[in-house]
Order: sequence, then structure tokens, then C-alpha cells
Amino acid sequence: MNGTEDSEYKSNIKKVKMTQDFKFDVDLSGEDHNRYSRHSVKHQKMPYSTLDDFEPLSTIGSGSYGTCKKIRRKKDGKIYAWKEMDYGSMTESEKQMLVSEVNLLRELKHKHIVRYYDRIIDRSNTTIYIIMEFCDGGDLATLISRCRKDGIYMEEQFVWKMLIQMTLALQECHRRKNGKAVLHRDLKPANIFLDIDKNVKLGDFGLARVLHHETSFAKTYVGTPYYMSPELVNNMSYNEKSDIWSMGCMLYELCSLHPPFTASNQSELNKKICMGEFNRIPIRYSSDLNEVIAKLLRVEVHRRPGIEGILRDQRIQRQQQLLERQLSSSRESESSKSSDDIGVREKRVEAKEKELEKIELEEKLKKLDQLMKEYKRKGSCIDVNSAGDAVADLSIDNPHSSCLSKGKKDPDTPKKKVSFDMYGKENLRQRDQRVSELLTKYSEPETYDSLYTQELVKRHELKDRLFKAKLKALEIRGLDYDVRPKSKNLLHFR
Ligand SMILES: Nc1ncnc2c1ncn2[C@@H]1O[C@H](COP(=O)(O)OP(=O)(O)OP(=O)(O)O)[C@@H](O)[C@H]1O
Repeated sequence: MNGTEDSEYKSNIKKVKMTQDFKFDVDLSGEDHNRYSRHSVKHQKMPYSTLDDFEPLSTIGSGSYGTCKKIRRKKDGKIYAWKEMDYGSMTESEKQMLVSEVNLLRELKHKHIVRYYDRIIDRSNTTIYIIMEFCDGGDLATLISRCRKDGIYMEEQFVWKMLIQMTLALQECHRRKNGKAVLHRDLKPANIFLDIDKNVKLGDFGLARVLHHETSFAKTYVGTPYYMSPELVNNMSYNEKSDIWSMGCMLYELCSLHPPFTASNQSELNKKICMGEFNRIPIRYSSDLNEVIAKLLRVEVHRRPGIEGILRDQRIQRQQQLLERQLSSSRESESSKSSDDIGVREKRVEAKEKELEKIELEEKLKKLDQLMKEYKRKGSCIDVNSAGDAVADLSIDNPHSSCLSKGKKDPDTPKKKVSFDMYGKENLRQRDQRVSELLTKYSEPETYDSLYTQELVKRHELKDRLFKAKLKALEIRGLDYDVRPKSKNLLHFR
């Protein structure tokens, strides 16, 4: 960062502080006066987290200015990562820049940007902990070195996906709502993280530019600036298009497994960057992809597209549609998988119910068998009360079924003799007797009107016929009746 840019950057930070209308959330030099974030004040007063709220699980790795750890939030077991940074050796202005940067990072909320959640300051050991989303898919630097080692190239579709998702992440930063662009300034494969589904999570936003700026950390920075744009080499100010150049370098490296410009020393590298000459990406990749990457690596800033220019490119739009289709079909297959699971469970329950139904029916059949045997042994008349539930259950429409069960409970109810022979003299005699009794009883106009009486008689006759039909069915086979409607009835009863 040169002198002009430095003062421009500091004045930008000042503006951000003023426009966002809040004091420093964090006072690294003294007491932490404001314990509530700007959001917290507006919505609900939520105190910041404390070290006690988290449990460190493992160290992920160490960078130029701190250590990154995988942590678990105690209250709900959620997994996060935090970056521990010692601010003890920073100057006051560096600390203020760091604080502004952290506050700014909290505003960046996008599905392709590593989410920053909170910060904890431990004054006893001058350490700031920046709590962020944990990315379990690793980073692109690791992926590239693994492919190089194994001698395998990445799928073209994966490279397009990286291109589109990185562009969307940068769009969020370059087109901030308050009109102020946030530049990454340190785009490199190690800062592009992946989630479990291999989606981009742009990370290390902004912190790098604070900490690489002439601080004690800068002295320990040993990375080679393969991704530095020609304008930076020429000491011109960093702008949105410089992020685009770095993205072009990374995409080139994803295809070729090495950066577009390599050299054994800085001045040679600078020359190559400014010449802007590089070999085509391996021939296995399409000319569409080759052309798009070449466009991002145009030396002249005005010829290099910005984010909107990239998103307008027909080739990219085609790939974006393809990616969206793929994502939605994988979402659909996920949801159909889960509905399949429901279907399987439903079938299992159904099978279980059928099994129970079968057991119950077998029990009823056994009872009926016994009944038949008893009937054969005793002759044509049996004691209905001894038939029990088997007959009662099978005679849903049986006008006597309720009497049967009542009869069982009520010892005063006289036992009735019923013949299984539908046309048996006993049954016919009883039926005729009941009908004539009813006709006599209800034909009196003063008791009920005649329509009602007729209806009642009809109903009684109908029920009587139904009962006899059922008895006949039982008699013919004893076992030979349709189990299906019965099983339905039994199911309802459960
Ligand atoms: N949010 C995160 N989720 C998972 N791993 C992370 C996360 N942030 C950083 N890491 C990993 O932690 C390690 C240390 O990261 P850190 O950013 O501190 O340093 P670096 O990027 O390796 O180096 P430098 O500081 O020079 O940029 C790296 O392996 C990195 O991939």
C-alpha cells in the first residue's frame, strides 16, 4: 500500500465510522465501554460472547498473524472457528484499523462469504478472538496442491462453479449498499474456503490489508505475490479490478495447477505480470473457459471487466443457468430422498398393521371354528351368548349384536336361542312374530303416524334380513368370508 492509498484508506475508514453512526464497538486500548453491538442496541440487547461460552476443539492451522482454531459453542454445541490475534505489539492506529475492519466484516452477510459472528477481547493477554463460520471443506490451496501431487486435473464444471460463486461473493463486496466498495486485497487460493458441498466461502476479508500494512506482522509475511495485479506492480492504487485480476490468477491455477506468472525472483515476476503473457490452460478445458479467464487477466485495467461485466458475459450466464439447474435438481433429489424415507416408513407401518389384522382375524377364525364345532356337537341350536365377540364383531349390522354384548354383561337378560339355518323354522317363526308384533303395535294412529311406523317396520325387516344373510354366510363356510372389509373395520376400531 503506497502513501496516497494509505491516507485514502484511513480517511475511508473514518467515513465508514461516521456514516455508520457508532463509536468503536471495541476499545482495544482501554475498557470495553460499549458492551453492545450497533445491531444489539437497535434490536435486542445481546451481550457479546465471552471466552467461557466456547470450548476450543482443535487447532486448524497458524497463519502470519495468529492461530485458527475449531471451537464449539457450549450452549448449543454449534461449531465455529476463531482466529486468535495478539494485538499487543500494534500501534494505536493499527488497533483502530483492526477494530473498524472487524466491525465492517460483521456487515458482510452472503452465502459465499465466510460469516463473521463476533469478537472476544482478552485484555489479560492482549488477544482478540474473531469468531466466524467454520468451513469444513478445506481451502483451494490445499485442493490444488493435492491435485498437483496426485497428477489429476479438476473437473471443468467445478472451475465454472468456483468462478461463478467467487464472482457473486465479490459482487456483494464491490456493490455495498452504502455505496462503499469493500476490497479483498489478498485474494489467493488459501483464502477461498469450501463448505461441505464444495461451495465457495470467501474468507480472510480485509484483515489481511490491515495487518499487512507496515505492521510488525508485515515483516513476517513471506508469501510470494503471484496474484498481484499489474497496477499494484506499477504502484498504482488498488481497486475493484485488482480483485478481478487475482480471481483470474486463481482460476488459471485451478485449471493448470500453477499460477499464470511464476518466477524465481520478484523483479522477474513483476516483468511477467506487466507483460501479461501466459500459456493457454490445459487443452482439456473448453475455449469458453480459456477465453473468460484470459479476459480477467487483461493487463489494462479499463479492458478488464468488473463484476457486472463478468455477470453479463453470455458464456458465464449459460454456466450460471446450468449450475442453478444442477443445484435445484440436487435439492429436489434430496427432498425426494427424504420423502422416500417417509414412504418407506409408511409402508413399514402399513405392513405391521396388516400383520396385526391377520393375527386378530386368525383369532376370530379360531373362535368361529370352536363355535361351529360346538354347533355340530349340540345340534342346530347354540347359545348365542357363548359365541361371544366372534359373532358380535362379525355382525356389524346385526341388530342383535348390541343385545349380545349387553346380554353378556346383564345377567338378567334372558338367553335367546338362534338357529344358524336361515330358513330354519325357528328363525322364520321368530322373524314373522317380531314383524307382526311391530305392525300391531305401531299401526295404532294415536301412537305413531303411519309413515313412521312403516319406516320402522321396513328398517326392522331389512336388519333382520341382513342378520340372516350373515348367519347364512357363516354357516356355509364358517371361514369363507371376505376378510378385506372386515380388516378395514378392525383397523378403524383400533
Ligand atoms: N473459517 C475457517 N474455517 C476453517 N478453516 C479455516 C478458517 N479460517 C482459516 N482456516 C484455516 O486455518 C488455517 C490458518 O488460517 P489463517 O488464515 O490464520 O492463515 P493462512 O491463511 O494459512 O495464512 P496467512 O495468514 O498468511 O494468510 C489455514 O489452514 C486455513 O485454511
